[in-house]
Amino acid sequence: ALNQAVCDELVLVDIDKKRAEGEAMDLNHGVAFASSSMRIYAGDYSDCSDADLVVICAGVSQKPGESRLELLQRNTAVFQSIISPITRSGFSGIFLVATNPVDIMTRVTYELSGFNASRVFGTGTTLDTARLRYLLGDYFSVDPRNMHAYVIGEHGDSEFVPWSQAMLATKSVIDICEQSDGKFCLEEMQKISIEVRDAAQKIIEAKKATYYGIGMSLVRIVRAVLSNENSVLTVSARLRGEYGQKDVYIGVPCIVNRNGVDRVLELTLTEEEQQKFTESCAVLEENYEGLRL
Ligand SMILES: NC(=O)C1=CN([C@@H]2O[C@H](COP(=O)(O)OP(=O)(O)OC[C@H]3O[C@@H](n4cnc5c(N)ncnc54)[C@H](O)[C@@H]3O)[C@@H](O)[C@H]2O)C=CC1
Ligand SMILES: CC(=O)C(=O)O
Repeated sequence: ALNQAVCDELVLVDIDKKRAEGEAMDLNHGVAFASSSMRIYAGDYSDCSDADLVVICAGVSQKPGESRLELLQRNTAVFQSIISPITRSGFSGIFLVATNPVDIMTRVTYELSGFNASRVFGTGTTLDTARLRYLLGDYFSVDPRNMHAYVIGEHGDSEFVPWSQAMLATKSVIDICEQSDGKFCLEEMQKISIEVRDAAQKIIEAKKATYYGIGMSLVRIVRAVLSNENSVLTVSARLRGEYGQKDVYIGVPCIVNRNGVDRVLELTLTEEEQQKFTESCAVLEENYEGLRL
């Protein structure tokens, strides 16, 4: 956030106040080399009162071999201690959630805050989509920014890539495969989608946590909100009939602007892709139903 000058004031709130103070000090020592000045300090929930955005990334994270869904009950308890002091501060901005399992934690935030659904959303599959574009860019030897492909569904094991909607510029990757004389093929792209799905576990095994990718993803989303960009991002949004689903929070392409999730952009999925999406929703619904709020 500091490097990209995404905001003019950044307040760090953590149950471990000493850690927040240390992080603020460390960041402030980089301000002299940043492109613009920023006020950074460790604060408390009352500082949220006039914030435009509250980004929640507090809570426990996965150990090697642990799934995101296994964090659900512990992080719900964390959120029960966080959301109410934030709303009591008078905060009337936008909640952006990163804590895992992010789709369900976003729904918990929606329920606990009582905010309008458009103003509560999660990082969803933004990071997975960034991982996918990076790997596809490498596979096709093109700039990842020209790969228009999405990971949708749960930010977790049931996520998937709807290949029917994946384009290099405006050309379908399925057509590219069919016309490439075997140079490119769907089997290799399936391997890429598995690599994307399993990326977090691989990084956690290697260095205990993932942070650069999610940091960049969060800043990208924050910029879309604060600059009122109307950008398409695969955030976790509450569905209201799209894809035949209601109430569930899940990663889908959405138009993001100063209102938060302005609207869900409904893709035209094949029957098989729709089936995968329905199954992913069922995983999230089942886990949410098992939760005591
Ligand atoms: N959505 C995504 O794509 C990603 C999500 N994550 C998730 O973000 C979360 C945080 O991960 P890390 O930053 O690696 O963990 P971390 O352990 O470095 O940071 C978590 C912080 O939360 C604080 N905390 C814990 N309980 C709290 C409470 N009740 N009130 C206030 N603060 C509290 C801790 O003191 C700690 O400083 C995890 O759930 C992780 O799975 C991480 C990477 C990507
Ligand atoms: C930790 C996590 O959810 C990720 O890096 O995808």
